[in-house]
Amino acid sequence: MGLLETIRTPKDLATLGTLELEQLAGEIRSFLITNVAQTGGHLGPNLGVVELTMAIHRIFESPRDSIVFDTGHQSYVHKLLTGRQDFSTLRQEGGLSGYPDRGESEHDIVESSHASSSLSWADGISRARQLTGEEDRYVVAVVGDGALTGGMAWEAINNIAADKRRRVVIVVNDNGRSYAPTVGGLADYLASLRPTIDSFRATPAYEVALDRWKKRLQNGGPLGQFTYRSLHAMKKGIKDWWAPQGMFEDLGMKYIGPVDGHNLQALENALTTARHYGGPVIVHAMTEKGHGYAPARAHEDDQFHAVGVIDPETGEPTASPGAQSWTSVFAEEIADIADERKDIVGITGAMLIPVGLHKFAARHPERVFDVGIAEQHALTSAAGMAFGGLHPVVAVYATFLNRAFDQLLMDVALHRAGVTIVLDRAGVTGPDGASHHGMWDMAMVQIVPGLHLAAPRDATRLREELREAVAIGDAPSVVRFSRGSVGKEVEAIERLSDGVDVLARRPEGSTENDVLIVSVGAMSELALDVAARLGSQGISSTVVDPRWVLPVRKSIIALAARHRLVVCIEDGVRAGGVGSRIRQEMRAAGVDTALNEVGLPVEFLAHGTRSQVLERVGLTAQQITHDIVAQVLGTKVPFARPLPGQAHPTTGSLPTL
Ligand SMILES: Cc1ncc(C[n+]2csc(CCOP(=O)(O)OP(=O)(O)O)c2C)c(N)n1
Ligand SMILES: CC(=O)[C@@H](O)[C@H](O)COP(=O)(O)O
Ligand SMILES: [Mg+2]
Repeated sequence: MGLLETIRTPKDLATLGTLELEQLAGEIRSFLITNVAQTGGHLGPNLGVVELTMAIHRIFESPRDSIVFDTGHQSYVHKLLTGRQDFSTLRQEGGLSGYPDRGESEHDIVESSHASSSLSWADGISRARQLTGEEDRYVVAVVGDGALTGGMAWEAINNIAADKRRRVVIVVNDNGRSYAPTVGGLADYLASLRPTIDSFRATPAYEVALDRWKKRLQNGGPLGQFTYRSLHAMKKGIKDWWAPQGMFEDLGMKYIGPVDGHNLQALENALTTARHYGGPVIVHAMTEKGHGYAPARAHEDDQFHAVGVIDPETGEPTASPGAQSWTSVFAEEIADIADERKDIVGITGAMLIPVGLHKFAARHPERVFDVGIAEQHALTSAAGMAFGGLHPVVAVYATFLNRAFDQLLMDVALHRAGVTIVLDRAGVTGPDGASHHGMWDMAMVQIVPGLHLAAPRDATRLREELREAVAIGDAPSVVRFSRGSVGKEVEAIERLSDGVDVLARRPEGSTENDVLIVSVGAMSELALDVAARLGSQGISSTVVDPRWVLPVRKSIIALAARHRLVVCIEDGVRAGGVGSRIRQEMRAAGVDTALNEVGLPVEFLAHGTRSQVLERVGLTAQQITHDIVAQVLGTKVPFARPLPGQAHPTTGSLPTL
């Protein structure tokens, strides 16, 4: 039995000696490599915080002290030390979450994977501790160098630093990268601190001694004052030259570090100093993503930020690459478009490769900007670029657009800026859980005046709609597509004059045209499956793909008027989604056909595979068909016109069609 199995709570760490702690770190590292290789997950980030997490749990007393992880993808070691050592179900339906989860442990606090929020959490928790007479309980926030490029982090630091009594310990986990090396002035600044700086400066005893010495010098007549001024100038010179005056210290935060983030003793010394300091303090730990695992260290792109199932020996994926991904289709097309148009520029929030701007960047490095984890800045900067005559393409995961809604509304749309926002990972994503599903974007953007929203159903339509989007120069255009492999090509049988594609029509000779199925984006195969199932039950249908779901095309409204029921199927929240918008437009046009919004519930959906989550919420052909049949045949809901030969459910008279 190894040491790791003996650790049931962080308290069990207290009895371990130096050699045992080293052994435990090694066991944890082996455990992570062996287990995450089997399930997939954030292997690199967690290998980088083994010693850091152990030291934090030895110096602070979770859950009495609150430990908050920024983004949360690096909390596997924390889970191992807090009683969760079965990683066989990691990120799987019903299994261990890949992020902190209050339902799993009292030691977990922040479940969201959206970066740069941990310091605001720490600010709030520490204010609460002050007001509830528990100011002696510490809040420890573990924040990455990448997350520190997000503006929220600095809003929080402003607030935390303002109150010297706050027992907030900000542990900067500085591995020099988000996925790729972190960009921006802060990153360079942090890196410049890498030369070893001793941490004794932060001890209160040092502060007291220094103050007493300063006063004596200043009061010691002309010689004393001359000596004080000379020494002060020398100290400033040294710091400005050798150890730049910490921006944190300028903000009023005590700074400790940089500390070797893989040296347990050094970490414990720094954290102990921070704990005794009794006020807001930054501990700057220098770590390495993928530390101790050669394949990760060698993987330059992202040092195994997130891996699928891999061979633990080599780090190579065990599964052969599947069908082409949506991201790769976008990556190729945007690079071609950039070749053709010099005004096209790309913007990423520290995710160049994950969002597919890497090919564009390789061909035109001067026209792709990585702004750090700063989606709000990305959108407004894009509005500025558009004002300057460029056409920016901002590529983000759909869920992260949530953070930049006001910038989309009031900087891009209000100024009618020709900015294209490409939302990857739109709809149910799966293993990253509730905060990662791209399920709010369509409901969110449908209230933005003038915005154009496209939801391509396959690779051909993605290429087509992306080109149509970048041709819109006087309004925001959004193109959204799913995570993973692009579906099969679905050809239209007809394209209507306003660009709507008809994918299936009622069977020849059929007299009734019951159901109009509006298929949004990647739902086309599902929609056609529903149509076929309905047909086998005597209910005919028309299936259309709007391609551009906003503004709502007139042909959709005209078709709705000629059907008994409209069913809009979308991979997004149904409340306020595309279906809701079509309903509003139908009503405005005086069309009172019944409409069902079929989509995702307004709920936080736990992790699983994409298909498991879709099944869980009933976004399957079987469930959708069942509901339509029950409705049409069971006449649960009166329709504009009943089936031929069937008495109108409310008037009783037989219809004439
Ligand atoms: C608002 C937001 N944008 C983008 C992401 C995607 N993302 C997940 S982890 C990560 C990099 C985080 O870098 P860092 O904070 O340095 O942590 P590390 O992975 O290096 O430990 C990014 C960009 C996110 N989680 N949240
Ligand atoms: C934590 C985070 O936001 C990302 O690392 C995310 O886990 C990646 O998701 P994909 O696997 O969809 O790229
Ligand atoms: Mg980092």
